[in-house]
Amino acid sequence: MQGGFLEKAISKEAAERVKVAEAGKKDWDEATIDSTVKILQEILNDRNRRAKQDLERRVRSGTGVREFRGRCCGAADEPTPEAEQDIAYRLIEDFTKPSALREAAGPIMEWAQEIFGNVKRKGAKAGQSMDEETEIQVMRDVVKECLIRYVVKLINVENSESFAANSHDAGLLATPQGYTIGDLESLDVDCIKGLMERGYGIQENFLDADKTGDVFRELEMIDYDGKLSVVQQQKMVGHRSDKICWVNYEGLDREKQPGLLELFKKMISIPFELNKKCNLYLQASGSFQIASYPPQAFYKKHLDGGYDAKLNNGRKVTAIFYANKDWTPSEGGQLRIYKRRPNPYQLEKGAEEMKDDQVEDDVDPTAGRLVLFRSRDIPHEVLVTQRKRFAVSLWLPGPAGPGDDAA
Ligand SMILES: O=C(O)CCC(=O)C(=O)O
Ligand SMILES: [Fe+2]
Repeated sequence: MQGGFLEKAISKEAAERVKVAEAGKKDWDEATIDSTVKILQEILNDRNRRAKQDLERRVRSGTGVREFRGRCCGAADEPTPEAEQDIAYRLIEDFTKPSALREAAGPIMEWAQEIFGNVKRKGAKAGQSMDEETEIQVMRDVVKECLIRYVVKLINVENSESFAANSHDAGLLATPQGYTIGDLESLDVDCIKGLMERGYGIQENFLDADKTGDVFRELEMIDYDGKLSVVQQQKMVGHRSDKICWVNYEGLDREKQPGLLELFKKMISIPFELNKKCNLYLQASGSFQIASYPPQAFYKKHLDGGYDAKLNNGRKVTAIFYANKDWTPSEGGQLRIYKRRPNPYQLEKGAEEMKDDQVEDDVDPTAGRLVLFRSRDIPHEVLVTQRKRFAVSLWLPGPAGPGDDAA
């Protein structure tokens, strides 16, 4: 372990406190581990706990893709009693306490050092060198990313093990037995059947008109308050031009956001209901994306997930709710759904490979409408909208395989 690496990966003040191993020495003595744990804690809590919020979003949504750069407008600083009951919250606290970080310190820092070495080598090859300040920033970012990914991995392993053990407190898995808030009868038979067979289902009046009206006004307020921001990277490549933020149930204002409160509660129940009725092995999620598409905005054709290592971000089902009153087709902004791509499990069962994607449906983002689709199988896009358009999305993670061979 190179001493310089660690020292540069943290703030100057912290560096002074840290006595790291000699350059080149790979041994992890107690003192080095102690100081490393301090650094990791500092990174988790830095800048109003940004890294911890990032970690939470990835755990809840089962994804670590770049799209998750949006500003989170809902994170509470101190845990509420509900948060303490929450399994994701408990797992994150468990895996980031000092004793857990002690175990993880070695692998994380060695991983980070390797990545940083590669970054530097690539830069040198291209004739670029970093100044001291940039180098420190890059190291910090690399350590942070490795820390988050490592903890997400540990949590996922824990979660699937408790599921395999058939535990009722099965980590983040949406076990219907564990759901006590409602009756798990929010989805129509046709919507579920559509999701299972052609890969998508649509349901009208998922929320009644009054509550949907509340949702619309609350979304307008979030937008008006400047809480939404563009996904810079994706805007730069011309892939999408909406503005987003991430909000979770605990982050809602009970007085001022009754519509979203009702909507989130109902959407959170979706994986529990689907697991009860179709064995998709979905995980629970409480991390919502709120998106606003200003006039002329769009989101080009894409998949929300995938099967191979590169594309598999954990997402299995996408759920989107719209609150836009009296939408007419001439206003554009449709969710264009392409025909389901036969996945590896269907191909194994003899399904035919599809050469080109074919348009299957253009869905107006009409108030009260819920759309569910298979994140790994359904290519989709948002057509250019002429009028401001809101969407509330929830991604339900789940393993590839179970329920995927249905046709
Ligand atoms: O807003 C929609 O209808 C779809 C948005 C979308 O595809 C996404 O956010 O991944
Ligand atoms: Fe999408």
